[in-house]
Amino acid sequence: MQSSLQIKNCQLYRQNELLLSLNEQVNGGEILTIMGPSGGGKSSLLNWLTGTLPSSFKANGEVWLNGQNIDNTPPHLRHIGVLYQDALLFSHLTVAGNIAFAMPKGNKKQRLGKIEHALEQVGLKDMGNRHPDNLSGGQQARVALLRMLLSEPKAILLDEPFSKLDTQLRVDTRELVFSQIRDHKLPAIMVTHDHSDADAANGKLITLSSAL
Ligand SMILES: Nc1ncnc2c1ncn2[C@@H]1O[C@H](COP(=O)(O)OP(=O)(O)OP(=O)(O)O)[C@@H](O)[C@H]1O
Repeated sequence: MQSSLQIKNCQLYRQNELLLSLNEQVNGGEILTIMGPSGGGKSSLLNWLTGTLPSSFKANGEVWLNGQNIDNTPPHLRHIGVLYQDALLFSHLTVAGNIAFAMPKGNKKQRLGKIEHALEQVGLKDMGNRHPDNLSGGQQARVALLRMLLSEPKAILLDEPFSKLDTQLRVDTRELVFSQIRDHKLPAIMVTHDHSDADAANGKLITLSSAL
């Protein structure tokens, strides 16, 4: 079965004010881009999808992942991976420790092997024992990507994940993230303010109307 993330008749409110209405399906390997004014509710929509909407918001509608309704599934069991504009790595853990933290439990040697292989694939060979504070912004972004991917998510949300990277790094990191989404055939939703992100995603673009 093809993987998919479905938003069925979502209406998102903040203190009784309607922020947005959405009815969308994203299939595996596709990236849905959401743009729109600051304060329009984009990040809150992603919070709703992950089951972490603050209580000052209310939402109607349903979330379906791979044909299953997950409205009552707790956040940590939804298997939705998120990348933010900050890498949000744990500074007290090594690079490998950061990635291992999010991985399913299992054979230690196999897990380490997977981490080493993944690091090598993104140009971070032998960096597993480094600490995040000693990495460049671009390297940190790649570690955050690997931590998210190796957690084996069923869908991916991107909340302006490239906005802190400079131009070339932005293009390279974006290509890496998008190619992983396509290779793993995962449904993805990206929130961005940058039209070049939307162009590169090469999928459906939704522009929310102005915030009131
Ligand atoms: N925890 C919260 N409690 C109450 N209101 C909040 C909370 N977080 C955000 N808001 C408000 O809710 C509205 C929607 O915020 P949200 O962050 O979802 O918008 P956004 O479209 O992602 O904006 P941006 O493009 O600036 O990131 C804004 O008016 C914001 O100030």
